[in-house]
Amino acid sequence: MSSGASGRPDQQPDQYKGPVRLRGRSIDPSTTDQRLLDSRGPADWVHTDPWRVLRIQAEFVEGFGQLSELGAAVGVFGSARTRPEDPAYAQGEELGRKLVEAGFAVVTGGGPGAMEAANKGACEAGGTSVGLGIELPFEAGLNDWVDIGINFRYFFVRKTMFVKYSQGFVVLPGGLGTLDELFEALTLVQTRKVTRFPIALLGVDHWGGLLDWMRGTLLGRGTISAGDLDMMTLTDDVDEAVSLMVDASREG
Ligand SMILES: C/C(=C\CNc1ncnc2c1ncn2[C@@H]1O[C@H](COP(=O)(O)O)[C@@H](O)[C@H]1O)CO
Repeated sequence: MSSGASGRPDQQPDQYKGPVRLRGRSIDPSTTDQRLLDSRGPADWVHTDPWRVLRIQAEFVEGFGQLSELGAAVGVFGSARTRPEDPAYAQGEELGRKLVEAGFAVVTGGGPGAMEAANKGACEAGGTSVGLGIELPFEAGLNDWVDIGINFRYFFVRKTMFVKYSQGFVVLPGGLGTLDELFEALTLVQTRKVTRFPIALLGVDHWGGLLDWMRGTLLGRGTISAGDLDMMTLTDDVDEAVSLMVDASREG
């Protein structure tokens, strides 16, 4: 109750809403709980950007909360379309297994194809097999070999998780999604947003032409530096890719 020395007449008791104190005509006759539970108004607000910001925040909170104690991890990218009979699938399994044997958790996009292969290898080797899935217009779901799975609505939140919790990347043959992930990693290193990421391209046949073009056209025209090409190691040898990750994690 307030009746201060300034002579303000008696009025209703002060109202507190968290850190806010309200008096007089500013007092709200309803409580926060009432407004939450009684509201039956239009639901347009769920489609507004401020509300989306909260969903985005929630996705970051879930991701950070789930992955913060993952330990050393390597991200594996590669085609969603790689069939189990494709030699790249067996290579993905071998990679997943050997990364686990080297002490890493394996983080993939959690989808089919090369992602499934790497998760399978990691899981069968008794390691931590992570899938960072993405909501897509068609139902895809996490593959059966993912032990820790998070399905993201937002691509950029998922990408943050890949980059934050992986100490390096191995890139199996892939298409547009794989190229997007590879070039994001390269750009982050080039712009020093992250200081070092070892990046192994597995599959000389698949990736050789891209590197030739980058060397010939991009470096030739001066749109990249020679050092930018040194960020990637091209190999067919799974052991070499794993050693690259191990050496970098010892140095780092
Ligand atoms: C195409 C099909 C399913 C797609 N499901 C995916 N689930 C999770 N992550 C995916 C999916 N598709 C692409 N990705 C990400 O991009 C990379 C592969 O893309 P690409 O275009 O196939 O090279 C991969 O590393 C994922 O992170 C049904 O077959």
